[in-house]
Amino acid sequence: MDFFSYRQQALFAEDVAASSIAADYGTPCYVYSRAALEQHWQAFDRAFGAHPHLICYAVKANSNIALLNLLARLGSGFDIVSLGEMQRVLAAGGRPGDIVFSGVGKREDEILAALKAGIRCFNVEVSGELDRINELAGQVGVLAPVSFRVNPDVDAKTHPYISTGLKENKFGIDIDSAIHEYRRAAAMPNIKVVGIDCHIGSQLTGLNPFLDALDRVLAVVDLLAAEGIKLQHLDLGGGLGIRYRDEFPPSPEEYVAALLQRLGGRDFEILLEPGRAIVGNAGILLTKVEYLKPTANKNFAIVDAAMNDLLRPALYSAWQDIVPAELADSGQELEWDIVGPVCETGDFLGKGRLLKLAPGDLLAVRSAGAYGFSMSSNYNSRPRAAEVIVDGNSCHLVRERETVQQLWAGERLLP
Ligand SMILES: Cc1ncc(COP(=O)(O)O)c(C=O)c1O
Ligand SMILES: N[C@@H](CCCC[NH3+])C(=O)O
Repeated sequence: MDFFSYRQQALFAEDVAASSIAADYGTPCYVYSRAALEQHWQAFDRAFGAHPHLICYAVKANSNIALLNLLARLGSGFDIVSLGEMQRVLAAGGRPGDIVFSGVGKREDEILAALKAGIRCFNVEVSGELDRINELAGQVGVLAPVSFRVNPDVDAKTHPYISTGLKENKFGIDIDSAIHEYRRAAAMPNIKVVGIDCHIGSQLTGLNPFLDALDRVLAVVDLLAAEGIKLQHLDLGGGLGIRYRDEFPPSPEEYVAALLQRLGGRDFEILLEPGRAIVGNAGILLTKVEYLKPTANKNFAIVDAAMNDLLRPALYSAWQDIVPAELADSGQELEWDIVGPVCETGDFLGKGRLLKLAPGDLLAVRSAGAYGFSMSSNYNSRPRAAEVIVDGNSCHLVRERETVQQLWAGERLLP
């Protein structure tokens, strides 16, 4: 299979047939490439050269433990947004000191657990969170490392549901109030101010919004320095886009070079939180055609994957490439709507795709490594798909397909 390529250009030498994966693990099945995953992470890491940096992979994009473990082995840090994600990272061998904790609504138990684990820092998103962390750190008897996520009011020019850096979005602290919050933090007994952070959105395909945000963050950093509040790191979040269709986002090398240039001589450690750009094009969703249903108006190909497995097309009208997973030359080329078995009209993986199809054919939905399995659900009581990692010419099951019994574990009848 050659579906795992950075920006869908380079090819990888994976040598495992889709039909053998389907026979061994069933479909639908998420298939990830170790080589692609590692190459994408290393592209960010190497782009910094000698400049101090830490690539904190955004766990929400794909939280499979084997995948997190491969990144931990490379030396990755991790950006988490919940206790569940922290526990996954620790189970995968991630170092607590390389974890940054983002998220708009951190609960007390989550903050306590992160303080006890000794994470690298909290990205504080709301004023009350600072007070809560200070109080809990006092109870535990530690100094809590804190960075503020500022909202720079920059238009990321992406889908409105995944744009996070505008004043009207719920994320981060208004950049104009940031100085006030830093002053408060600097005066608190159990807080250590270590950094500044922003994240303006996801699937950004141009450099300018990132650079505008950086300029605004740097203006705050300079004001803080003038007051004697010196920061150790600057975290620019994630958001670098990938090629799904005809987008040409900057490469990690271009992106990092532009950031470093904009930093001038400032020698802060830079943190990034990329998710999609590392794992998006390192994964596909393998699915089988169950039935063909040509009608007077449309041709439907009903496959065994559905919106519960891959929500992006239904949620954002996202376009993901769908290609035959093996060279099958059956039938006539027609336009097909590729739909799942779920009882929703929005349950489609792609519309109007020109394909030659026959029942039993295997299809690959490309660019499915990010926000694929991690956003999957059990809607319609469908067990979640298996996940496998292809490593050279071997294939490893890294998460079994759920059983139907697992779906109702914990449910109870009334007495
Ligand atoms: C705080 C934060 N960091 C990092 C990411 C990762 O974003 P992406 O997958 O677009 O790189 C997100 C998601 O948008 C996020 O909310
Ligand atoms: N889930 C989104 C990205 C959200 C990013 C999280 N802040 C997607 O599939 O594109």
